[in-house]
Amino acid sequence: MKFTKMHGCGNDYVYVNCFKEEVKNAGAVSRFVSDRHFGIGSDGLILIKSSEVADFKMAMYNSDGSEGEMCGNGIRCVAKYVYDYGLTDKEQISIETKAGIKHLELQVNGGKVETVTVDMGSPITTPAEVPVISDRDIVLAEKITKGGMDYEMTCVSMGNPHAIVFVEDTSKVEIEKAGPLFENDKERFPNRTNTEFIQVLDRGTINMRVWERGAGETLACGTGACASVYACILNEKTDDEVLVHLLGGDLKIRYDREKNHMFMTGPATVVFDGEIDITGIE
Ligand SMILES: N[C@H](CCC[C@H](N)C(=O)O)C(=O)O
Repeated sequence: MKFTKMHGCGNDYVYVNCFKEEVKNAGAVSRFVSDRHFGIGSDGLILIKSSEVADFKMAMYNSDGSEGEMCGNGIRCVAKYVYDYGLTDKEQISIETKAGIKHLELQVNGGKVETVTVDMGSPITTPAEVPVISDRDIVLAEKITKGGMDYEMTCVSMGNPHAIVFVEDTSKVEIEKAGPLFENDKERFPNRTNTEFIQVLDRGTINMRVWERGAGETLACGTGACASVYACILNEKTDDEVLVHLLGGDLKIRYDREKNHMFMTGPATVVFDGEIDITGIE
């Protein structure tokens, strides 16, 4: 199977052009290629496919083989792939995902995509004044205790679930301990959850670390950055445009009140092209 290794702010995936390759058992292939010792090494697998309703279709799988509804860093890299590898010459494209059709603007320099702006759609919430616990889409600043630590949590969905917790200092979070406690709290999150730990630096800047559903700590999470900025806005901690500092780089997030849409701008990088034998796995 031919692939291209790419990353967005260090959130790295194995990308497969399914116009040319066939991947039958994507979950198992994701587990295999993601292994950083026996495979290629990545946070998961992303398939680039044709779509009946958009220019392209993206299917994303976490390193544990579970399928995510959407991937912010991944969709920027899909946009870079389809432009740089000649599948399109359009600088505005649409990509079908399990979280709906997303619209992207490519910033091209010297014939290659450098950064991408994604309309990430509306943060999925229930009426904020009625923090409905049942569907967990959004609960404002709920006090929650995990592993003996008290947290202030807001839940926002970007098509995939996010639990955002506000902390004094992200560098002090024992994420290997705290992350799984949120991820696997099936009573609150029947489909598990991504968890973002947020330190507000000022009204336009936050630090973020993330424990991703199905992947563990990653260096960045695009949907998580959007969900986190929206949680900051709801809790009146930031303005509508926020620079998010992640372990792997920075993302610019903007909330458009008129449209009630989150916009994300960030880089996309090709690392290398390769080929791997998936006989017996696919
Ligand atoms: N782990 C996520 C999918 C990847 C999201 C993240 N890598 C991003 O950039 O948005 C989930 O299961 O919902």
